[in-house]
Amino acid sequence: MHIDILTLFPEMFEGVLNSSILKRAQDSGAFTHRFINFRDYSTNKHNKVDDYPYGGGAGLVLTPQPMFDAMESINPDKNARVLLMCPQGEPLTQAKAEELSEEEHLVFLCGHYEGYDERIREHLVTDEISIGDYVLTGGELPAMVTMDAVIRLVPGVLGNEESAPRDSFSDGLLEHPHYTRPQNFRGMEVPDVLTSGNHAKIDEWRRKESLKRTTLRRPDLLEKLELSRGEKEQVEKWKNR
Ligand SMILES: C[S@@+](CC[C@H](N)C(=O)[O-])C[C@H]1O[C@@H](n2cnc3c(N)ncnc32)[C@H](O)[C@@H]1O
Repeated sequence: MHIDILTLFPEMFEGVLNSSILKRAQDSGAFTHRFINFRDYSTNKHNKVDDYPYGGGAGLVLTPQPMFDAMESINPDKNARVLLMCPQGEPLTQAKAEELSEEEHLVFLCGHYEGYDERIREHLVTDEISIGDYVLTGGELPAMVTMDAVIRLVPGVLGNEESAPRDSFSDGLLEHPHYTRPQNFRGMEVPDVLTSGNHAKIDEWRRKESLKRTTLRRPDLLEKLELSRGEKEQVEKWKNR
């Protein structure tokens, strides 16, 4: 996968891309990336990239020219996904991250200030992504969040011990609780089933705990799931407690 990142602040990405699993993923060739500072493409004599909004109002708006020229310099082929970071966009979900992890070329557009000239949104972009219902100062953190969620799903990036398929949201549920050594910590015991060696029972316990956790914390997720009759009855009991 190749990722182009259009940003005014490439230095913000340093720590995230050069640490831990994302660093390892780059070293192994799972993805490459390039920064394009669209200020370098500004034809304004002071390299300005923003201007006052037509109609008045507070804040500055990113002008179309630097972004359009920067995109033309990349010249992405028609299959590239061009992702505009935007609080008004489609909420980032695990399903969206899975979809994007199958792409060969992603382009991130990171805004700043009051927002973008609408023509950027209308003519350069394939997807608008929001990382939540709150407003940040710029699109760099949302781009890093999206990149992290996507890259860890690229085949080969996670080792066996870090595998993604059981993570929360992958099967529509929150993940079950985890325990590790010691079996007894300050009098707090690990549930017996997990040390029983009975894998069928362990899977059953994990499914039930996932379902319980999802019912209690994120009942909205259950609406999209097909549950067995027994599971539905169990869910109703937890809800009515
Ligand atoms: C201050 S925000 C602009 C918000 C805009 N005026 C609005 O109300 O929708 C500046 C930039 O930060 C990024 N941004 C802020 N919050 C975001 C979020 N929740 N998800 C994705 N991008 C966000 C976008 O790139 C946005 O253009």
